[in-house]
Amino acid sequence: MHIRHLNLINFKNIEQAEIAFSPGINCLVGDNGSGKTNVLDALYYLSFCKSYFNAVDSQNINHQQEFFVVQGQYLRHDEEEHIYCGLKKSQKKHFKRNKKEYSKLSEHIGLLPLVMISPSDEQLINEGSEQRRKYIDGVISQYDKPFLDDLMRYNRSLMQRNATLKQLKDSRSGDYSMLDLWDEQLEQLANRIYIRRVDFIKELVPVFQKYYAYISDGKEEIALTYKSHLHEGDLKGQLAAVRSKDIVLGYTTKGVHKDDLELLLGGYSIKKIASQGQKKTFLIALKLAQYEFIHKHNGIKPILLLDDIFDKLDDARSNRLLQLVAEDVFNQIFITDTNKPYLVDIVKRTGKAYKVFDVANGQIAASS
Ligand SMILES: Nc1ncnc2c1ncn2[C@@H]1O[C@H](COP(=O)(O)OP(=O)(O)OP(=O)(O)O)[C@@H](O)[C@H]1O
Repeated sequence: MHIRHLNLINFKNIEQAEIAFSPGINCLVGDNGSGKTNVLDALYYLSFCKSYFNAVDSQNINHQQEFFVVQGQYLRHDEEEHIYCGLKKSQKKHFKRNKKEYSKLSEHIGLLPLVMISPSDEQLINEGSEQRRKYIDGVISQYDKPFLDDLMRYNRSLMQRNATLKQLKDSRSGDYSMLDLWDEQLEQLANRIYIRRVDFIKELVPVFQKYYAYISDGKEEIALTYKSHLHEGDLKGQLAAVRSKDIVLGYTTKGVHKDDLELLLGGYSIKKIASQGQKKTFLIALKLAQYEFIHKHNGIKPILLLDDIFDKLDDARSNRLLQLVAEDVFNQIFITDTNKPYLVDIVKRTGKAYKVFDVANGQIAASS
């Protein structure tokens, strides 16, 4: 699967663009703030119906304009797919596959698998556990639709349990039997969510370790471990044990909404001790493992977006990463960089088909 054409109108700083891509490697080169990442984000939009960076859709409309349109022409299983996304200020987003509007955007997720590697991924390491849960859940829900339903139902039950806890806390009255009901529901849903997260991490970790060892030349010992209250046994028993405490606090202290990933380098927290290049290596290895995982479960090689990938990596790591990119594991790739001669030289060495695009002030032109 690959994208052949991208058409943009008023998407962030790109007022108008029509781009014909290579099925191999596409290099986007230009100065800081020129719009390279915005092109990657438009591709992300077409796969996930939203921006990778900005949760508020309307903020992706060019500041001087009232609407944006992003359209892509794909080749998927030898069939043309036309994907349209249009948004007018203060109106509903329109998302169409071959001119037919989706009734639910979630139906589109997984059709055009894509993996983005971006400097902003550092939040997976530096920020709280919610980021890491969102990451795991985002990957699983790309191939497992019932998982997303379970997750939404779990979150609704959790909100209801928390509301009951607050009532009991504030008024010392309230219905304890309602807590029994929420505990029952949470237990069932948590078990299903937990099993899928366990399976995902079990499959992801060895591939992640393989990529990390390869890029870092096996010099560093790295670990990624799933942490969950459910390792300690059934949730219902745990919820019963912390019920009085939860009433005092007014929220639920046990459950899969507290799950996390522990990330260690040489036995110490990556967040605290890893260098920028080591953090970057970690995130690249994680995303490449995600790529393999999605390929295996979806049957389609995702589009790979590499934003500023070589920044902060030393020459040895950059070269090994390049060798990976040159392998047939990956299909269509997009790479951004500010240094055109450097990137073109690197990409030429892969021996793959490629195209170079110059990006300047939101204008995109194929390089001669
Ligand atoms: N809604 C918007 N309307 C107009 N311009 C926008 C909008 N959102 C973002 N921009 C502009 O897009 C530019 C950022 O583009 P982008 O992130 O693609 O840069 P880049 O070429 O990847 O740069 P770098 O090399 O620094 O990563 C900024 O100048 C920003 O002001």
